[in-house]
Amino acid sequence: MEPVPIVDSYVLTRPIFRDHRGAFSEAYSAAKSGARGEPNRSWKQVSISESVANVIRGIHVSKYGKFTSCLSGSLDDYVVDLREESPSYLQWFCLSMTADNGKQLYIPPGCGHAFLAGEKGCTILYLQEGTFDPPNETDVTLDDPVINIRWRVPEGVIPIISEKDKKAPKLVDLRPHLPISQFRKRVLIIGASGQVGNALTEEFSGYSCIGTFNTKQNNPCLMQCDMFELARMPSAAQLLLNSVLPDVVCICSAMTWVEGCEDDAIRAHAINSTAPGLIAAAAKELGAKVVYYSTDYVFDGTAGGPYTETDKTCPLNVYGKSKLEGEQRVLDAAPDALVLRTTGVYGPDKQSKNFICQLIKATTTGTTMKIPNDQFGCPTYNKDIAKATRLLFEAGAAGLFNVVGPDLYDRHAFALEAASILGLDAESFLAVSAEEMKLKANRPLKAGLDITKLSETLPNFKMRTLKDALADWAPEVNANTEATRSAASKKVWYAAQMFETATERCIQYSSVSITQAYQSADFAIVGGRKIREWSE
Ligand SMILES: Cc1cn([C@H]2C[C@H](O)[C@@H](COP(=O)(O)OP(=O)(O)O[C@H]3O[C@@H](C)C(=O)[C@@H](O)[C@H]3O)O2)c(=O)[nH]c1=O
Repeated sequence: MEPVPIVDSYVLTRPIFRDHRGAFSEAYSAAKSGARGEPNRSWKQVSISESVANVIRGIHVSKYGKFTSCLSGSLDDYVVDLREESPSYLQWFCLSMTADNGKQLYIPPGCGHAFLAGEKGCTILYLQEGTFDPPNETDVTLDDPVINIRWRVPEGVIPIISEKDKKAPKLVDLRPHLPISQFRKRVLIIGASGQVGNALTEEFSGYSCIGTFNTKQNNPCLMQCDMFELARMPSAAQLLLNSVLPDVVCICSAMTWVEGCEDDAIRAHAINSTAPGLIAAAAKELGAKVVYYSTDYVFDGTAGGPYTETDKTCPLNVYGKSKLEGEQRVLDAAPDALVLRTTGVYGPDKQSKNFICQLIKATTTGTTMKIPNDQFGCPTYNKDIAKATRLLFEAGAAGLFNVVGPDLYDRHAFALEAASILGLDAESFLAVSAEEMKLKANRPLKAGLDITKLSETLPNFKMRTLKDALADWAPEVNANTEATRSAASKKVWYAAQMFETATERCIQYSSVSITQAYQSADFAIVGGRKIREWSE
């Protein structure tokens, strides 16, 4: 069962047994549904619908669930969430179905259903949890601006639509209290559970946003997308893009763990270069704009930053090399893409991974944190990256742009400034040289980026200074820190248990340092029991 970004909806692929006589497959089996991860259904009606090429039917909303299978030809099958209480309200998803691919789509009660028959038409089998009930069936117009389904009708073809469907009302006419009424473009955010992806989801709230996650699904509407897998299966990028049909794709998912990249260059290149290149190619085919996020680690720091977009690159480590290659692959596949270089990103982060989150963690747990004082960069507020992205997209900009905060800080000064604004105790910050950090990957010491081009392109927009950005973020940080402090004694005890677990991990995986193990440990073993971090 593949979950889709519509809550309660799912896709199944039924096995098709073929031999010299033809083929056999089960459209549904009560005996196997459990093993397939599918809830047991009691079907009340079985319907067959045949359509010639380029017929569009829908958007039809029933009070019962439906399960579609393609028996001949092909179609783009759509599920649209029209349940006002649903977290995926107004979201839609498209499944490309053929008689051969065995795909099946469950449309939950209250969701809209529509499809476009392919070039040879299609025959569909519907299993329905209820019987046809005209007074309780609702129709919504196929070109509703708020839903904004993207129909892949071949150029020059006028789709065939029933008179009933042509007269269907707009959603806003059925629901005058609709939260939005304007036409919405569609944004696909790859890596929406990360700190940039999350900020993008908020910034693009006037758009129809759909996001992916890899390991942390912090929102039930996110779709799973593993960039490493995607890099190995070139058709996966097309499948993803064809199911979302976006107007713009933001690629913020990346392998950003610089030390880890050094250890696994193949993985780093797959995630940071190959996968973005494939996504950009699939996006270009659909006519969608691509935004790729890169880094100031594409420079070596010897000439000294802040660097401009035209300065010569020379990455010192695997991470920087993989991102530079990613930039090139994206621009080769989609020359009108936006490539945004950034660095030192901080701000609200559900995964609490960024530098400031680490400072907060260190001060609340009393852990000494070594911070280099000879490595310079430009701290960047994630909300500003998101805003710059939207404005650049709306301005029709293309090519390379530096998108960073306006100040140049060394890491230790950055930590001290953040501590003073956020009221953190900076005692646990220990200033060291980058060399003393004894890290595997070389880093540019004097990097940072120049944002003249961004300021000239968006004259009314300003990237915030660290001071202004932290003033914006501080109320949220302080509320969280207060909650953390109020459980302080329990946490100190818990931190000790975490430390023990981390130590064990270090022994188990000798390549992992204690700091890494501690930071990545999201549980502790207490008295033989596994306990989630801070949750008990
Ligand atoms: C849907 C349906 C239609 N009919 C009749 C009514 C009408 O005379 C004729 C054609 O009906 P429609 O034009 O509504 O058929 P169609 O546009 O294909 O309707 C279907 O669209 C897709 C998108 C769905 O999701 C289905 O549930 C169903 O609503 O078939 C039934 O007898 N039973 C049924 O279950």
